[in-house]
Amino acid sequence: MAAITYEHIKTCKQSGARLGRVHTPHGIIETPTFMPVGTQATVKTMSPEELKQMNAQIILSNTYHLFLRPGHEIIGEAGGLHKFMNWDRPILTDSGGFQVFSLSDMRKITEEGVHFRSHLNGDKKFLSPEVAMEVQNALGSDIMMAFDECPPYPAEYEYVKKSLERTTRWAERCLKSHARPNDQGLFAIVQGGMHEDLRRQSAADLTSMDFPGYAIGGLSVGESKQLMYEVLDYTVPLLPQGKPRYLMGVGSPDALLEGSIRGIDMFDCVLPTRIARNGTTMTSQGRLVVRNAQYARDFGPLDPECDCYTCRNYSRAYLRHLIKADETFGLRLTTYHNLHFLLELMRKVREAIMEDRLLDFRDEFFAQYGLYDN
Ligand SMILES: Cc1cccc2c(=O)nc(N)[nH]c12
Ligand SMILES: [Zn+2]
Repeated sequence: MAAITYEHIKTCKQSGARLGRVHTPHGIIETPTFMPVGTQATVKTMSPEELKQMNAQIILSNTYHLFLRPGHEIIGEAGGLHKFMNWDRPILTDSGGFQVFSLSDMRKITEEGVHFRSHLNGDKKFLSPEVAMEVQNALGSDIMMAFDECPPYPAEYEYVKKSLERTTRWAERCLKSHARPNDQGLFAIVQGGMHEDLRRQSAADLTSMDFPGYAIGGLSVGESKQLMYEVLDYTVPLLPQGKPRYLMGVGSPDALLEGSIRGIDMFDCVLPTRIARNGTTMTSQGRLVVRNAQYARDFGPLDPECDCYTCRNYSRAYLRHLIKADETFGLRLTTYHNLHFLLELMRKVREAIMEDRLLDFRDEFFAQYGLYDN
């Protein structure tokens, strides 16, 4: 029995987007879905109960961070990540390659793997396909990501080509060293930068190896939204219809809509939780920086169209006060709202696909809520 299977429910007649279900050992995920990011075994400031209240179906955690601290051995001894963090729904873990490049310095990339210094204490560390698999097998995540290199953007054509070819060899090594294929699904990550021929090469190599799901990596790395959509237009059709498609690192409202329209099933992004911590919120009237002075005497809800815990019980004035006073409760309230906002947006996307009107919904959303700048 495969650990991860995809069930196609229907395709939107108006947009080509698809409604699906991803079956995992810890439950079923209705897609398209947004996955809150819990890098260090917690979605910052949220409890598992609060995540369930807002209908988070699956959350992310990260090999790089947990490998460095507390160490995958400890989490393995605790019975795995689900037990360690008291989350009994699906978990997806990224493989660590991306974080090595975005967080650590003194790194050296070789065919074998990546040598780097921990961003925490400078200790010398090594990650490879085999180590990334050992860590994720110990964490027990339902969906694991193959160890890849996300090329910098922009990058020379030749570098991107060499890099994707190594990522393909690394993916093969991940498959070979997967210790628990019946309990954990391993997704490959398609690379190739912004070059159609290289994306074709990467997709062809990886889909010939039969993974239970495929991610599109190497995007949301500083390119324009338009360029990202162009790459999606020719990359998504290269992926098998019968398997989940995951666009990594993408999560602003407009990108979630445009990605869903192009056939993406799964999204993740730190944006909603990260901007919440400096008092920036996503509301039905667009972005609202609740720490701004203009809200000092605004006793209305953060978002009049939102029925989340924050919007039902607290005013903009109170939120502004908490954020200005650096009160942790303020960060919790803005985080709760931002996550609820995106999870609710994806529920409306699934509803629009069911009713064959996702393009209409996108146009209504942009007309009423305004284009988000990120
Ligand atoms: C988190 C993330 C964002 C964006 C891109 C990537 C990528 O290419 N590869 C990995 N493993 N992770 C990514
Ligand atoms: Zn709200």
